Amino acid sequence: MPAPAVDHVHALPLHRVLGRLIRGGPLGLVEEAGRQAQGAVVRLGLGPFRPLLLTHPDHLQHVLRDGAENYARGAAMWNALGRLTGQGIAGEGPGWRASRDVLRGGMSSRYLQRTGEAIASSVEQAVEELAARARPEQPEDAVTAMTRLVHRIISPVFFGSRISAAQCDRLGREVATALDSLLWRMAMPFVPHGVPMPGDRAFLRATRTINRMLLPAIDTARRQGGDGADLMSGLLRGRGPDGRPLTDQHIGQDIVALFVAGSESSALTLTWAWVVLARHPAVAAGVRREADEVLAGGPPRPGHVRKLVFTRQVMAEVMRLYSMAWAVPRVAGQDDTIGRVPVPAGTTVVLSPYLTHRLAAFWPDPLRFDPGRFGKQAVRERHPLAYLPFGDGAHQCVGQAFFTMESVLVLATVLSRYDVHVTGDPRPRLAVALPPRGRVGLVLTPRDRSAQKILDGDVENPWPAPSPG
Ligand code: HEM
Repeated sequence: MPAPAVDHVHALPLHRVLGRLIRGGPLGLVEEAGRQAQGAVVRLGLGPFRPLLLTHPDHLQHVLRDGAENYARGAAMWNALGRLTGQGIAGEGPGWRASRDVLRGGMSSRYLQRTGEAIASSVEQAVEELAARARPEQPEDAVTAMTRLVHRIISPVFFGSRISAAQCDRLGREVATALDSLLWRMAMPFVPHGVPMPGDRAFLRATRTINRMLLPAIDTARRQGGDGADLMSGLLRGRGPDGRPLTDQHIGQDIVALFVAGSESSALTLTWAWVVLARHPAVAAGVRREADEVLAGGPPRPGHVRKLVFTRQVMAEVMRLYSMAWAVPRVAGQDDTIGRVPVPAGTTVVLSPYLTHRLAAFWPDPLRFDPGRFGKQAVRERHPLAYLPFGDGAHQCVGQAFFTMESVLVLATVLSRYDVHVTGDPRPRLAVALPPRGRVGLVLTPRDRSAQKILDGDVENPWPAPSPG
């Protein structure tokens, strides 16, 4: 679809923003803005803050690829986050470049080939721990269960054996607390840092605990020679823009940034995968069939990922509909034009993969779950920026290959061994990512090979037809 010919921006003034907020909540507001604009540029009237919402793939291509040098991070929201994640991988400029070089290499396909066996073995252990907890008499909260599972798998990748599983859980909790306590500052970025705000104390407490846990681990890694394959060792070998080693503070904040970027998004995406499979038993049956063929009753292996073609398509479709990156902000450095809309220097543009993934012109019947959309031919024929759950351009996710391996092996391992029961009525809720509204329960029982049962649930369809207008 060509970019819509917009001579003027599609405005969503404050009174309509509020009306939609009341009717559909924050996510309803975002969804309706996207539905009405269908790819046109939308100016959101949020009081003094009037960002442009971009969803059309041509516009995303302009911001993330063709004109990327004009669109840095640095949106006010990032300044608040910078108190937690620093100016390394979560920032811009030379500090970001130094971290990015290390982390991209540290999570590259070559690295995954070398460490794939260890990752697959972590997946198997994490799945068995999950099954031991998610029992019929006491369904596990799916988000908690998937968070724990993700921590088991990322902990050796981030820290080697320097941080125990329990410490990794604690670290994850403290990072989540620190992040939550920044929400006020992210929502009101114009308030100076010196002015006290709700959440400040919780933030300080959490960051102190995080430092108490991470700094000794960094010290241990340094004394061990810093030559491990884990990311913390990789960062110890990194060099800053001045050619000197990265400081402990830089490394610690990068690790926190990795948690922020990689832990919750992975856990929530896996949670939605179980919900979706419970709603689509035929798809679940297809994943199990493939797992039986490829794993053949054995443990997961890294080489299986390439062969689990349908499972990868299912995960891709889960990430289309439940794209954790619902808002990716950038700031225009100089005056520009997007479509035919003038973008003065200093304007915040908010890209929304979540909404781009719902544009009917690129995704016919967009709310229908259909892994077939990710067949080779269909992918080739689609606009390259119509699908970007991991972002695109200079800041594209460094954890993409890792998450693909992790998620595909988790689905295949669970379904080859267990029947899964999902309870709850989950619809996504707008937060930093998209957690389910309300509790989702998860029960795993050893697979009943005599029955047809695979995955069942008492979830309701969370995607009612969009309300007109
Ligand atoms: C479902 C899982 C994940 C999703 C949906 C996701 C999504 C994203 C997106 C959209 C971006 C781009 C942000 C931007 O352009 O500003 C990003 C960046 C990033 N992601 Fe992920 N991510 C996931 C998993 C992971 C994992 C597992 C890790 C690490 C182990 C990770 C580490 C990062 C880092 C470090 C960046 C920043 C890269 C940079 O700025 O250069 N992510 N991710």
